[in-house]
Amino acid sequence: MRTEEKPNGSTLHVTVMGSSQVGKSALAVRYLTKRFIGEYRSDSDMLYKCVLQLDGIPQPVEIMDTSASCEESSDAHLQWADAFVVVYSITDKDSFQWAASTIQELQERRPSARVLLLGNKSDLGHLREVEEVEASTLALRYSTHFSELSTAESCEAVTDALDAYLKEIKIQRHHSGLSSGNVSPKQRKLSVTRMLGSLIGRHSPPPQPITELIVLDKEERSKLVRCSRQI
Ligand SMILES: Nc1nc2c(ncn2[C@@H]2O[C@H](COP(=O)(O)OP(=O)(O)OP(=O)(O)O)[C@@H](O)[C@H]2O)c(=O)[nH]1
Repeated sequence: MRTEEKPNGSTLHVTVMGSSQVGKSALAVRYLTKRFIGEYRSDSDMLYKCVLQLDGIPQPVEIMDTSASCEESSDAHLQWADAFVVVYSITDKDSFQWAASTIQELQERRPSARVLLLGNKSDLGHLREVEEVEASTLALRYSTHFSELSTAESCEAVTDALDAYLKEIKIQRHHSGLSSGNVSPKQRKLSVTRMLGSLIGRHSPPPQPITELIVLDKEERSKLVRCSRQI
């Protein structure tokens, strides 16, 4: 960021949701670091704080990568987010059913929130269990955005889908004057450097846009507890 550029407006809060093993962590890390992480396991929610360039304007963004092992979404989570990215795997019909019921729940509990439905793992077409038309029909029914993509194969597709979505959320929020709730997290010690080491490899350069990584364990999840170390 050039020194004269100031972050524009308040922070955009994005929650990435989806059932187990659909590629939520891979997607979030791909978007923020441009790298694909083959294996990454966690039973905690992760919160990434970063400043993204949207149309050349710095925009503070917080992305919560929810863990499928955590319990059902709390009200705090639903109120915290401005935007919801719901991920399923095209190779897993159950994950699509999970996505469909989550979108329905979001419509009931956060009717003004915009949702992005992503069908991940499009590189595994030979294992496909969810047809693209099923997902686009669902998206049409609930007026959500929809893309099929492969986090593994296309960084560009991930960037295009999420950039376009975040730009729209930003505009929508500007027009409606809406913003996410102010959930005030408390501080907790954690080796962020070590966490990122497990994400991107110990000898890789640090990812540019992430300024802070926050781990939310099961007990503290609803309070959005944050760790204090800056990267
Ligand atoms: N072939 C393929 N595999 C992918 C893709 N995206 C993620 N994966 C793999 O899918 C598996 C699960 O990815 P994760 O990112 O850990 O999935 P998750 O949804 O965060 O999983 P939970 O931690 O269980 O909630 C890993 O083995 C990834 O390498 C993709 O686009 N194509």
